[in-house]
Amino acid sequence: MAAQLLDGKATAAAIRRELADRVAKLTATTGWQPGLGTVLVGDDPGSHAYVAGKHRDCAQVGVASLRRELPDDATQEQVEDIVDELNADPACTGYIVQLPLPRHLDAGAVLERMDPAKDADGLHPVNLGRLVLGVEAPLPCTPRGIVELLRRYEVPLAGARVCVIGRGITVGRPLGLLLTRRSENATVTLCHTGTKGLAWHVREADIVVAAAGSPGLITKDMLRPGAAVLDVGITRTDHGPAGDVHPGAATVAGWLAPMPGGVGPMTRAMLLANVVEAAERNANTV
Ligand SMILES: Nc1nc2c(c(=O)[nH]1)N[C@@H](CN(C=O)c1ccc(C(=O)N[C@@H](CCC(=O)O)C(=O)O)cc1)CN2
Repeated sequence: MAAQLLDGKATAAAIRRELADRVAKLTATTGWQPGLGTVLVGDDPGSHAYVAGKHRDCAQVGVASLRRELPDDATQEQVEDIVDELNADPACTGYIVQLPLPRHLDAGAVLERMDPAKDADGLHPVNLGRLVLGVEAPLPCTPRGIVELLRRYEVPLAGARVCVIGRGITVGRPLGLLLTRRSENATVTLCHTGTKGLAWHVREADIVVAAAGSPGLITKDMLRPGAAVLDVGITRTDHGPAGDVHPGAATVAGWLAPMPGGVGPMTRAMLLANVVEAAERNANTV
């Protein structure tokens, strides 16, 4: 039997409608409009497409857009000047620095310079630290999107064995922290390029999250029948974007979040959720 689709596109559209109602209410009661800033450096086509998508989403839910762009050869100082400017701009509720930055830039220093209260991506060291401590903070968008997608499709998480493949800061590392909170109560194995016996770890899992950036890495023979499989990998190939999960996996999995149409749209929706929540928090503190 084919896997049930974890439809991130439809779920994200539903979340945007919910957020649009909240923004309308907030703007009507306070007269403020939340604003999302984006900092985009360089000419990576994927990054340009993602940032454009984020601003289309803003327009749909009534969030103002603040777009900042720099060329590929921008200096660390130029990027940090924009960070300082957005930190100080009252029209900017929250913002993101689109990753990856060009290799000559120090992404860690840029993220650290952001005001943690305006970190719409939950990637500032203070906010990642809060996640470790279990203190409320904006959550990284892709991990939050994965948990929200599983929740809305009622995929059981409590006690589930989850195998996450990939240890990057935008997905794998924070996802392990999120899923092991008491509210989720999953048991996580975090695999990476140094993992021995990857297939064994995958086969043990009730839920598999593939975020390695290695096309077709997860094949149907590696999966426990009925497992939920979420494809987060995107690799540009001559034949178009490829995910980490081989298409044949759909015949063994119980649920499947494909690429495209699964986790990616949820990432964008969770960014808006982080901005709207920050705006609501601000409204309640003045
Ligand atoms: N500052 C950040 N940088 C990056 C993040 C992030 O969360 N914050 N994540 C990714 C890129 N990303 C958002 O920024 C992102 C990636 C993919 C999608 C998406 O909708 N993907 C589509 C497929 C699109 C394609 O073909 O490329 C899908 O899965 O349906 C949205 C957002 C790295 N950088």
